[in-house]
Amino acid sequence: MDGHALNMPKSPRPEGLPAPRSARPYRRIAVLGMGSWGTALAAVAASTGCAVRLWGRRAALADAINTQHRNTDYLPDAPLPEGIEATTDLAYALKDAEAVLLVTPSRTLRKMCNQIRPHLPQGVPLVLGCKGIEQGTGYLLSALVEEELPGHPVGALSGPTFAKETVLGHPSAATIAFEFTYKDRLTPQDSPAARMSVTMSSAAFRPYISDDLTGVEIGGAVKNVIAIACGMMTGAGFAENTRAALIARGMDEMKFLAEALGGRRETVTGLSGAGDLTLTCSSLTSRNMSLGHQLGQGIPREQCFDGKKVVVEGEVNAVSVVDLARRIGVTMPICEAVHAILHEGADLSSTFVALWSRPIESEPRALSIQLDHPASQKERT
Ligand SMILES: NC(=O)C1=CN([C@@H]2O[C@H](COP(=O)(O)OP(=O)(O)OC[C@H]3O[C@@H](n4cnc5c(N)ncnc54)[C@H](OP(=O)(O)O)[C@@H]3O)[C@@H](O)[C@H]2O)C=CC1
Ligand SMILES: O=C(CO)COP(=O)(O)O
Repeated sequence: MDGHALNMPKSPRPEGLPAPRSARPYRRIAVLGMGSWGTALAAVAASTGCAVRLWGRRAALADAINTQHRNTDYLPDAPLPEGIEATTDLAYALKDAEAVLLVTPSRTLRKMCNQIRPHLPQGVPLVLGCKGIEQGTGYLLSALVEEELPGHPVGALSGPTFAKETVLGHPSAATIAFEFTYKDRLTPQDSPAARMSVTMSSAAFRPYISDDLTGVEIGGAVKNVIAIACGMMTGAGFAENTRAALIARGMDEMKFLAEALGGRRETVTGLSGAGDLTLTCSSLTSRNMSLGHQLGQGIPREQCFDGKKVVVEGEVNAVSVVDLARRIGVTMPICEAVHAILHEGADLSSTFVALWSRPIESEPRALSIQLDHPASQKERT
């Protein structure tokens, strides 16, 4: 058999056609972004036998990766496998690549697309490793990439995966989503979702395949905002009940946004939604949870992370998520609360008190019941 054995998802298929069983892995991979997640994904791909070119903008770090086989700045404790070549030359990184992983912070993605356009091999699949929604346009990152780089299949790899655990080979799972058609499903050798999944499948890294790119992307973008809320609450001294409530209600916000944009609710209950939400909202390893925690303890924003610049996607994405939700009429009270505290100077405790005293609603939302909350009525009288 050519490539790894592969069981495709059980989805309706025209009668009489054989189930696809195999897919050809990509063998030459470019990973753009030499930070923690780009390096971890490069390590996963290299561990399956791929030749990986890992691009970043700092020559000293590229040299350290090539000579010491460690990312000395971002993941100093993790030895990297053979097969990763770090470079600062974009044209070289992309030359002959069969698949490209985009793993710089979401706010740099449009610029990144412009930089890579002249060097991209024709039709090469582009896989998002970053998580977010673009500010201003409200575009999912896949839509941004499709606009800037037409003619390439665009997908996302997303799930509950801390880079520092993935790179050390702790068993991890993620979802690889591309929108694909029946035709794609029936020609597995050519489907980017299938090919990318076998490419990234190792003893420790287990990708699942999805065709709900919207649902997967919404999970990755919204979970970071909810993780900031969880961090704020724990930092402010609230306990586990509060965190669990935020996770469950945060998932409801995710579901509604995903569905309003054409994604599926069940995707939100999978790895890229519930899985990543649970991980990110449960550990101070998460930069999003950690930022919230420090703010909840009363540490001023500029002193968080000891004043170091750290990528916190939920901070910028609180703006884009809330803007998008307002534009399309989806109510996201937890994201609104985080947005108000981070970007409108709202007081943390009174914002959370107000969140808990909102009108009483039904669960699920579909029943559309709203009752005045006694606490908020008392405030009015
Ligand atoms: N870390 C994790 O566990 C996971 C992260 N992600 C997502 O991956 C994305 C990247 O995060 P992560 O790798 O963790 O972040 P890091 O902070 O570890 O690394 C960021 C990387 O992006 C580079 N970068 C920053 N700004 C620019 C720019 N303007 N142009 C080009 N490169 C730039 C940095 O380069 P330099 O060093 O030169 O500043 C660095 O290589 C985020 O969207 C994050 O949500 C997803 C899953 C897991
Ligand atoms: O996305 C992540 C894990 O899946 C990483 O989360 P943080 O960016 O909050 O560290």
